[in-house]
Amino acid sequence: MVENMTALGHIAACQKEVSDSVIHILNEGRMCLTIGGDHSCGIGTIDGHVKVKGNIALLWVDAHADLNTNATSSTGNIHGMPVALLAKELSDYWPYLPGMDWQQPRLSIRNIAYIGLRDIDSYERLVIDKFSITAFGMEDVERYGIIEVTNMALRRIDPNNNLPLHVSFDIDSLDALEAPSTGTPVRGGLTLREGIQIMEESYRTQRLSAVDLVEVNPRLGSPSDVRITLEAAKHIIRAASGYSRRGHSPENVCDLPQQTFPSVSTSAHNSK
Ligand SMILES: NC(=[NH2+])NCCC[C@H](N)C(=O)O
Repeated sequence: MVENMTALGHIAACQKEVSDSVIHILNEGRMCLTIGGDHSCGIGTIDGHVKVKGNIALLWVDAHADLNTNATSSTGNIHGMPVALLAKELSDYWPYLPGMDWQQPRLSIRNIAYIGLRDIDSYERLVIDKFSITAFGMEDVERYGIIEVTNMALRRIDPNNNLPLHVSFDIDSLDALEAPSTGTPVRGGLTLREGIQIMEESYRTQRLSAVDLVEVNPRLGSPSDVRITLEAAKHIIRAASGYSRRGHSPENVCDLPQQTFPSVSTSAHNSK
């Protein structure tokens, strides 16, 4: 048994299936949307994405860095560890993990960027600094604005603009007032509009090939909390699918339906 990793056996088996499903969908040339579940889902989705596309760029949109190992985590929750499991540079910091042989850390830290951070554990801070991980916290969003932050992040993780893009979106990146039904809410977060803008910018790259929307938990909070959180999640997913807030004209149509005025002989007015 591995110390300080709750439900490792269950998560390992489940994430193997998630990875296989992502591989199947991407191999059919489709974009892959995964709805969590907690953020341990990212272990499977990103593993599958990397297995199909090789090198990818990853935007991790989250209040938390999810960068603990079992040796640094204060909770033992695996949803606080996925990025550390995925990063090549951190592979030596893990013990052997039974059931996880299918997953090799294949992603370079150079291709990972965070947006929305505001609740970072001390060892996570150490890792971010030690490996110079691209990390935009809420203070950067305030300083530069979300569109600039998103584009700076994209340029850092994909300087040549040619990598397939994965956005792993934790609903707790949004302010707790915008998305209350989640396990580890943190105030002072992104507005829903900023979350939508991250997705719109990501979609605009034309290389967005996989999206995770995780940590929505309808068992938490009041019915109104649940409704607000689900609505927020739907807006994020719509933006990731190319929905534009400017609206969309109907396809292959360039005019409104023409309507003809009834001719005089058939009109009710003249028929008596
Ligand atoms: N996916 C999440 N909600 N992660 C929260 C992680 C919280 C804390 N840093 C931990 O490691 O347990």
